[in-house]
Amino acid sequence: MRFTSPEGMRRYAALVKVASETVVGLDFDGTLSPIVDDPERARIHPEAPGVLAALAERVLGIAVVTGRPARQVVALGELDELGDVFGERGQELRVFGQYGNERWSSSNRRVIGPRPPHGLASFLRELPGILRRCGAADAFVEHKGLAVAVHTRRLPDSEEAFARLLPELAAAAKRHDMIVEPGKQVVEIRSPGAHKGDVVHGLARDLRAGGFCFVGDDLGDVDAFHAVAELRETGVPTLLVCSAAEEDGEAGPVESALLPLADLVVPGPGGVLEFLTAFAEDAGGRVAGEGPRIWTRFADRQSGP
Ligand SMILES: O=P(O)(O)OC[C@H]1O[C@H](O[C@H]2O[C@H](CO)[C@@H](O)[C@H](O)[C@H]2O)[C@H](O)[C@@H](O)[C@@H]1O
Repeated sequence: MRFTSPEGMRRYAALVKVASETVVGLDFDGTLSPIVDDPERARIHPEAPGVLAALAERVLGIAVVTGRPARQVVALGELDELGDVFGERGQELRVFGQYGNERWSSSNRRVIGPRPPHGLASFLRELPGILRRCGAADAFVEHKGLAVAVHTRRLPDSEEAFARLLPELAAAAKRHDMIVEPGKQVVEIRSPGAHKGDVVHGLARDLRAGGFCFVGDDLGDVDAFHAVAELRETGVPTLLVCSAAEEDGEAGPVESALLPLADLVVPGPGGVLEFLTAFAEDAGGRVAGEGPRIWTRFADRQSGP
């Protein structure tokens, strides 16, 4: 765990002061859930429900903001059960699926979302031919209802297959009035319009957030990071946290897009939970004369500003 600059540390200290007015937005895959080869086998980190329940006592709101379908992330994240915990305390757990196209909350438990984009069915008819032409016939195709994702992770030449597929899928998506959303060894084809940045602005507006923290790990989170930076420009205390897995390497696309915006970099979902725990502790109150406890928690890795 490292703050990227002294300014990042000051932003953390300022956010702690407004924790009770702060909204925390959390990506799912790579942030709350460790990356695994098979997307259907992804599960929330076992410590996440407890950490989120404790954090909810300290902040204004918590939202999971994901590219996954909302119903699926509720299942993989055991968010129905966590929603019960929130509900017993009069809190609300919010989920925004498919980049904000779908929403679910622990208060009503229904997924609200649009119909599939009109180009999806015709795109799907083209897809097998594109995969064959790109030498990626065995790529895993994830049907998401409103979108489709082509995963290269389990192909023997994952990175090369991704590079071959991206332009072909982008061109085909355009022919069907859709866009591509590249991610970690995945290219998603979805409707244009909604993105995670809209979710951030909507949450800040609807909840009248006096602070905003977003934690993400992938290219789909860049819009959210930009939206949080825009909030910061209006004087709202903010913190941007990048969950960086070892597989991301030093100079991958995620690093070049997300890291320059991040205030804090943590090592994967375990690091995210360590950070959220420290934030909840600091938000719970300081010992007189002492700085935020995050400085001492990570003293071996970094000293205060
Ligand atoms: O916005 P997110 O919550 O990060 O969702 C983005 C995509 O995540 C999933 O794929 C990623 O995680 C898989 C499981 O760990 C991994 O196998 C894959 O390589 C990653 O790209 C999910 O399958 C996609 O539908 C989401 O759009």
